[in-house]
Amino acid sequence: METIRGKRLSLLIKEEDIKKRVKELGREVERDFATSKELIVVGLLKGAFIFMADLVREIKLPLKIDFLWVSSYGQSMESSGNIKIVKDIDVDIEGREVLLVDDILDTGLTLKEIYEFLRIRNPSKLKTCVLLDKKERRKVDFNADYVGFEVPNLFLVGYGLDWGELGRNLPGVYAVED
Ligand SMILES: O=P(O)(O)OC[C@H]1O[C@H](OP(=O)(O)OP(=O)(O)O)[C@H](O)[C@@H]1O
Ligand SMILES: Nc1nc2[nH]cnc2c(=O)[nH]1
Repeated sequence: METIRGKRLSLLIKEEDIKKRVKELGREVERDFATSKELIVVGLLKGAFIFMADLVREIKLPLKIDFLWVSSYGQSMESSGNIKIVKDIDVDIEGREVLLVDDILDTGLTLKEIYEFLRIRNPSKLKTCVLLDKKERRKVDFNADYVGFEVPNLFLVGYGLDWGELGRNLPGVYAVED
């Protein structure tokens, strides 16, 4: 039984199921970006680092990677919708085809703001991919183009997602039990 700080974790998505779904997402991205000469894959740190590492290895197209480090002000389990860019991407995306990758879409506040932050730089194509979508929590009108799994309204850890910075290294996705 996995625990973090004495709280029990219950397995929601097994490592093998993530692996299978990431492969499928890779095929979907390949199909939609088939004519791309050089795809730019942008991950949001920190949460996206594991998903992005697995996803890019399933996209058999010429691509470059970059990361945008964003943090939301405040330490609660809830996104505050007050986003700070800790580190911008280094690559110029004007006229380029871009795939924005994150671990989870929850209220939508983070991805909606970052999508707009990149869109105004005029990429020729900008799509979004998330492993997890907690649809019922959405506060703004935003959906990703590629979604791994729709998940219930539970606080999740593992596969890049943290609870107070712990748990990112768990190979599956777990719900923190009450
Ligand atoms: O849809 P939202 O409600 O905005 O929530 C989603 C965001 O929250 C998490 O990031 P977090 O701020 O926990 O930082 P992290 O990436 O370092 O884990 C996650 O990685 C998403 O970026
Ligand atoms: N770790 C973690 N971060 C989140 N950010 C938004 N939703 C979640 C969640 O369920 N778990």
